[in-house]
Amino acid sequence: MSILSYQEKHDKYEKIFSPEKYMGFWNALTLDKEKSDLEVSSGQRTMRFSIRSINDFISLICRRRQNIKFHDLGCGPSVVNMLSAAAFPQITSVEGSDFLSSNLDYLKISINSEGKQGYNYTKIIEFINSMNEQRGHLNLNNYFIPLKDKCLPENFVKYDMSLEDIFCGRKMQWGTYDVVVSTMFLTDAVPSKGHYRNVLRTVNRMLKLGGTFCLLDFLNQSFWTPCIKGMQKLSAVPINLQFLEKSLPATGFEIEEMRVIHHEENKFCNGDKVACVRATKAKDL
Ligand SMILES: C[S@@+](CC[C@H](N)C(=O)[O-])C[C@H]1O[C@@H](n2cnc3c(N)ncnc32)[C@H](O)[C@@H]1O
Repeated sequence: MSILSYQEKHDKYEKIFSPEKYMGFWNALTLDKEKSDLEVSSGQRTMRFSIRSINDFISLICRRRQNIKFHDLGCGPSVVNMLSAAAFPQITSVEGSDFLSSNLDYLKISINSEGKQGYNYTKIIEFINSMNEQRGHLNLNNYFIPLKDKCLPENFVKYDMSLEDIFCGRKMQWGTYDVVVSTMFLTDAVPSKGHYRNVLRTVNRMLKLGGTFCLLDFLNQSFWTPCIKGMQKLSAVPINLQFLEKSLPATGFEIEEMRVIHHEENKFCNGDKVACVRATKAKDL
């Protein structure tokens, strides 16, 4: 099977990427063992690692701050990170962004229907709840209420990571975010390591001084096999830990914590590890 080059993939993405299939992939990989497709079940640990890391990260930040403005960069069609964030009373504004209108439309459907249309988040919510002692005020049925409150329709931003001006001229409130997260996304979204660093610079500009960035990404992957129509492979930028250890400080961040898990099998991407980094904006660039 051929691997689509970055440009081919970028130009065709809206046609080949299916939000429904991608979310089915989450279901299979994370929580629902019965529905789990054997072919991709090896990713289960990775998805759990992602949910748990983001939740731990948000818990930590919420112990230190109030009135938190939260952005999920490259959210895709998933409200997983946003659901986790919105359930914390300290987080008062939740945003998400991606370059595909179909993803953002799918997100809106999921939020407006409280997960009854689009993806059924029940299992994910159960998993998030099982990790968190602060959720006495919420139960499975009202998890979407704070999300709808904190995430207004204009909080979905369409933008393209690979461009210099990723927000495409949109008036951005630079320096106002307390938290930016980005999961399983950047190596897939940009054409080169140089572009990857540009995105880190953009995140630096978005954050307040002392604001926090949580980056979760695949290491050493050169292609990605998402649940897309036709199961084509898509090129990705291969990065390693040394790249992150150099690039984050060079773009104004201090690394606070780094966690890594290894893949047992590489069925859904060819990377061998997933890294999760918590970094603080230490200086303006
Ligand atoms: C693997 S999904 C990750 C989604 C989500 N963060 C998660 O953890 O499930 C990768 C996402 O990257 C987005 N993407 C790919 N290229 C992009 C680009 N140039 N700009 C913005 N988003 C892009 C796709 O639309 C897709 O939703």
